Amino acid sequence: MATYPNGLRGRLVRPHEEPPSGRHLLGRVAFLDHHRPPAVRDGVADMGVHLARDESALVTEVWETDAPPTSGMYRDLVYAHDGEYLFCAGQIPEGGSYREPVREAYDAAFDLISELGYPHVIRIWHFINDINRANADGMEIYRDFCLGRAEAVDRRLGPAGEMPAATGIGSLGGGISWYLLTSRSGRVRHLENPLQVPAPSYPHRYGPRPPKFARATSLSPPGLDGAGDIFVAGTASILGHETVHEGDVAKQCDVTLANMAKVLSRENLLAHGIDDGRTLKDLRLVKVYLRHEEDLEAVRSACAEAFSDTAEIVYFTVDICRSDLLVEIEGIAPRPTA
Ligand SMILES: O=C(O)C1=C[C@@H](O)[C@H](O)C=C1
Ligand SMILES: CC(=O)C(=O)O
Repeated sequence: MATYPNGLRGRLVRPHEEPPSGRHLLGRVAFLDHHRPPAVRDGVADMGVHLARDESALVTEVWETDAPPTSGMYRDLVYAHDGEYLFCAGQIPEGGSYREPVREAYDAAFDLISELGYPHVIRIWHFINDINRANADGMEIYRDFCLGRAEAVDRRLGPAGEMPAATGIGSLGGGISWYLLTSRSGRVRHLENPLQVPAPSYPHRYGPRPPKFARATSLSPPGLDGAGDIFVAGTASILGHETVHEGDVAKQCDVTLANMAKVLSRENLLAHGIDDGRTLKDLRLVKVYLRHEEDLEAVRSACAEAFSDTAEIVYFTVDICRSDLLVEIEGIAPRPTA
């Protein structure tokens, strides 16, 4: 049984399921067969991401907290905050080049975070339509996105500025949809994986500016020394900085799962000064992204064996940030009860 000492909890709600009750809805992200612009809907900060190819993939991710939130619009962003946590979501329209609009979107998010006073960024998700296609200048859209993000992070946090666990994955439309969670007073620690080169240190062969994200981020409420929830970034079959097992989805799953297990391991948490350890069986709110629908059975079978049978797992068939990657997985490991 997991606990949520932080008071922040994410849940996946299927169509026709009872929405969560008894707690406050900080933010809502619906994974749909179309995109829905960020707005306050029924009093909830809300956005729809075009990620579902059919009804079976329709699901809504809700973020619940213990305190009633205040929601609103800030420039083009929708947000809600409850005194300890901030949810913020935005959408960058389809365009010929994303470098500048991504920089502006990150600037707006950093301004909002600063104005409301929630400085500790916990986790960011980006869903990028046509992620592997070339933009109007012939640059792969994912690299174009990374360029704008790196410039914004450099300017706001400095070249060594630490960014949290993230996901940067394809979508089925709607330009770039993104959302993030930040904390006012929680302790946030960004973790790396010894089996992988930190993404910000990737060589230039992957693009003019590297991705800016950590392999995982631990969030502890004030006063808790150990790790609270551990947010694991989108993880794939990359060792060092190279993709391994091109063309072999089963082996890419194995390496992906081994990377996730390593970043959660006691050995790795201790190396980051955290006296704790988690396993794949602790993960919940697992999102699995696969490039080809025909790989679903193989990926499902690997995930069924790796994760707990109580883990909520959703599968999306979308492009992945490197064209030689066939699968990517993310999840959250809540602090286990004693
Ligand atoms: O660019 C990112 O933020 C990112 C890309 C993928 O490596 C994976 O989704 C994790 C993060
Ligand atoms: C998943 C991925 O692309 C990365 O770790 O860089």
